Amino acid sequence: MSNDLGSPYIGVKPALSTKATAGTNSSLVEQYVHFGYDQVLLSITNAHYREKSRKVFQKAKRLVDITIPSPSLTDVNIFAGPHVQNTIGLLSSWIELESEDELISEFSKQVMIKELEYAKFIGINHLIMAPPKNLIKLANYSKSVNDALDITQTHNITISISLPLCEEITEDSFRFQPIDSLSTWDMWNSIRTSCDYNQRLKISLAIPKSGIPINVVERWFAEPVSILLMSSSIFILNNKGYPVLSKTIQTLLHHFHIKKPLYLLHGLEKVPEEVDSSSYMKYINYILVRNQAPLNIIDKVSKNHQDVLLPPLQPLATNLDDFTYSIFEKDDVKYDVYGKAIYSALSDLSHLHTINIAIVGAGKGGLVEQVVKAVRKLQSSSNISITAIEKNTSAVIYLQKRNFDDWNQSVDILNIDMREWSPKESHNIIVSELLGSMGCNELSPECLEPLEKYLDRENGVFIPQSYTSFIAPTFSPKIYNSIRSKGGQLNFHKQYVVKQLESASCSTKINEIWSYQHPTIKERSNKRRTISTFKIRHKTVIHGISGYFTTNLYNDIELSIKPDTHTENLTSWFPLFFPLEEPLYVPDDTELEVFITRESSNGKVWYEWSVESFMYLVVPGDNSNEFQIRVRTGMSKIHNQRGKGFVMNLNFE
Ligand SMILES: C[S@@+](CC[C@H](N)C(=O)[O-])C[C@H]1O[C@@H](n2cnc3c(N)ncnc32)[C@H](O)[C@@H]1O
Repeated sequence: MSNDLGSPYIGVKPALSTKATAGTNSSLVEQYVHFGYDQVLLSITNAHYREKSRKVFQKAKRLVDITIPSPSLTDVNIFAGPHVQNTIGLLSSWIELESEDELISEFSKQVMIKELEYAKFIGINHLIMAPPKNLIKLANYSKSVNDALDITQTHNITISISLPLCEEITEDSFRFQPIDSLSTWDMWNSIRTSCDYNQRLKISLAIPKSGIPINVVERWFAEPVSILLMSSSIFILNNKGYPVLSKTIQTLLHHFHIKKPLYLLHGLEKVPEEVDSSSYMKYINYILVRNQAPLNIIDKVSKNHQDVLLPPLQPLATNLDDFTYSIFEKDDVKYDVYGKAIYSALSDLSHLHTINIAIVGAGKGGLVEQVVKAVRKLQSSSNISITAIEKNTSAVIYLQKRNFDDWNQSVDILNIDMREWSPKESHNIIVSELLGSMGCNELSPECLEPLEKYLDRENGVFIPQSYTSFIAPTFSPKIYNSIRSKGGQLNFHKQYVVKQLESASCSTKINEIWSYQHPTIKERSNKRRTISTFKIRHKTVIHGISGYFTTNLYNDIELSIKPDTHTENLTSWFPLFFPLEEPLYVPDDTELEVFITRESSNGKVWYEWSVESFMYLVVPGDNSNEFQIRVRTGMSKIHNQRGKGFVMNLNFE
């Protein structure tokens, strides 16, 4: 039985016998693959090589003296051959790349280079590297990782640093000093930043037995974790003697499964004799295939679009094609909720003798259909007129066909720009869907404003009546890297529509920034500007700002893509992302100010954005008083100044 995500990839680190040779290891890998494992982890070199290198080190007195020999036949654990595609290489952990002693550092670097050269020769494509022993002094270690990435570039080898998910929480750790649950993430972030976000640098994350803070899991989820390291010691034996995992670890595996990591089992040689070691692999398969919940509708629809950057649509400046309209039409939820709002508004106006309804920006008629249905359902005695307005000439042909086939020619279809419409009579219901992921980013305010004069002020309503934009600072190294790989800094001055998977919100709050109402209550320009403040509790990196919207269609009938109030199964909109050209690192307890504006000039509308971070310091004052000062700790440039990267056009292109 399979599920939406398929079977897990499972790997194993065998305990090699003292008689193991590269030759016997080739058959060992083949045997494990035959048992059903996808990958086998083997050290590149063995204990002979360690001993040989140690002797050279002991003889060397000065930096210039040391030359580590290349491994020979008896020093390696892996030969070239077809089994290498199922082999992950482990670089020696007995070296100290982080050492500040020049001789040790040089020795370690030479061993690493010898192993990398051999890994390249045999065709290994994934290597695991041990972490530094010191969390604080990372410069030497980061330089070695950078060198390793450089040396393996020609062979496109992934280098995965093994790291614990967090420092282990023991009773003692609490007693002496507070545990920083993000310390290992912080170390990783420092190394990855030094290596300039190299896309071949990944993480092999070791899952602890217990004490897994949820914010730390969310942080790692957004990182390039290629392997989950699972020691046999994190399993417990149930009363039938089978290994099982705690609920917390099961939830973690279910959560990570969509990232398709390799689940790498190790320490199986230590399990009690009566336990069949293959039951660990079978159990992981069981929980990730049989017990994995199916994807929800939104994840299913976006399965192939997760973290893919899409340019925002410009339905005013360009003409959408049939394919794009057909994607809109797949979202029954949007049309159902609109249908409810239209019916409710129509019922409230049913005492009128005449009811004029317009659908502006009718597209291929999804909302016209909802209006026709509502009118039929209401069976009102009023005279009801329906007008559909659409500027896309090709879509109008489709509307004409539907009018003939489905609506009994009851709809007046006008092929014009709605801003040029001048009806003879006032209208009671004006329905539109000109909303982007931030609400106002498909120019709904500018399109609807000229129509307000045709709304019957006493008995008239716009659907939607209002829409509100929200923002949240976001951690997403993956999106940052995707934008970088497009080449050119201007790409950081555009906004993107992205269904975010590997990202995490940096604050618990999502802030409202501005709203539009139709008809407007008091004359106001469509420009907006705001400074929005967020408390950031845990250290993180801000890669950009995510934008969302909610809309009030009629009375309390709403649609929302704001994560905490998201309309169930609504798939028409993914969030907007405003990137930062330089990621901004912020420590614990930071206050972040996001400055965002909606500007317009010369027939163009655009957003500009920037961020600033602050910390509060407690400083001693007079008379043993203390007071707090707010210190600016970081800031970004203003992005998309005067629309240099991306504008929304008010005119047809
Ligand atoms: C997001 S689509 C919605 C289509 C349809 N109402 C639906 O929900 O299936 C917006 C539509 O508005 C049209 N549109 C945008 N601005 C317009 C304008 N100023 N005048 C007329 N049509 C416009 C676009 O061509 C597009 O068909």
